[in-house]
Amino acid sequence: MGIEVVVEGLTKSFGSQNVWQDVTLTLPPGEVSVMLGPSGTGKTVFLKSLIGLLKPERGRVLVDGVDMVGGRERDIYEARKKFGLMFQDGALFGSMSLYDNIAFPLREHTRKTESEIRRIVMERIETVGLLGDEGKLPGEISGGMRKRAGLARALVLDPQIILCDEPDSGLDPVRTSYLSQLLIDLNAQTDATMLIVTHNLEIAATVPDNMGMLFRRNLVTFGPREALLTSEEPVVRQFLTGHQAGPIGMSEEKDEATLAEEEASGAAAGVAPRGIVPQLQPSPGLPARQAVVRRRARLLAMWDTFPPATREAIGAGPAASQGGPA
Ligand SMILES: Nc1ncnc2c1ncn2[C@@H]1O[C@H](COP(=O)(O)OP(=O)(O)OP(=O)(O)O)[C@@H](O)[C@H]1O
Repeated sequence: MGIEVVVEGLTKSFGSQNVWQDVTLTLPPGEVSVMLGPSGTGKTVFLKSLIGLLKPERGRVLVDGVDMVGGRERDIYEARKKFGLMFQDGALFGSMSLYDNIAFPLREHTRKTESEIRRIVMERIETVGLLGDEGKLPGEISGGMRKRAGLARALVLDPQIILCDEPDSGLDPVRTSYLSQLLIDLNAQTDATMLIVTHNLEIAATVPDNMGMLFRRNLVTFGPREALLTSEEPVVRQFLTGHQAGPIGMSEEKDEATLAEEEASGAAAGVAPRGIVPQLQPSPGLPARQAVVRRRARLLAMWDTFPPATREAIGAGPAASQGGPA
């Protein structure tokens, strides 16, 4: 089963530039979460901080008892093996075949024999639908295939936590939809805890159990998908509907005068919340997602904290058909 990631009071700056401050959230074990936010709000910095590649100056990231920020380097190195990381561009070695790229973490971090490695690599290649392409170089395949190869490489060490940085960037809508299904199928097969950074509204609406959003150097919100999809919070509503009216401007934030003008004209008031759409289900033949049952118990325990629209969405949404809290 996936493991919980507890983030407490995380603050990160580069020199005098504060990226975000006091970020606190918990990625529930085995659930799929998405982190949203306009460009430059520090989503990639957040992912890198979770695995200890960047060091926030304050706060903790607890993974199985290890603090990825202030813990001992040896413990952090070991804990990092629990993570699988899929980078934006696939981050493949250009001179190696897909097979060798995907085998790389196994050769680097384990003492497995080449025949064991072959079994694992070919299994993962099949999972991401690249069977037959394993001999090709990254330069000989499409961007979407490179991403899937990057995902296969992230999976070879059987990670309990999978982090994906903009898995959809550069993909057409159809490929993005296949990738969304692949992520849900992967969760059903592995029960790993997953965090996906994306700008893609379809992924945001259909894939995760939970969503968070970074804006103006803060975590604006983190909670069940139903809470964000019905949110009245202007910045969340604007982002999830892709409207121009709202606090997000071309260069991250609009100034007060522009916001006041919009308010006076009523432009932002016309933007309705995104509304609930069904969450993707695992493909036929795959096991049910184990996280669904745990999530139901978790939401029930939080029931009194939800506004009516969220309760209704949870009750009427796919959680209900899977035995949700309504
Ligand atoms: N190693 C670094 N040194 C200095 N500044 C950095 C470093 N890495 C990131 N930054 C800065 O931190 C801020 C957040 O960057 P980050 O890449 O995390 O944003 P993002 O939300 O992932 O953006 P996008 O959605 O466009 O990918 C940016 O202003 C960036 O320039």
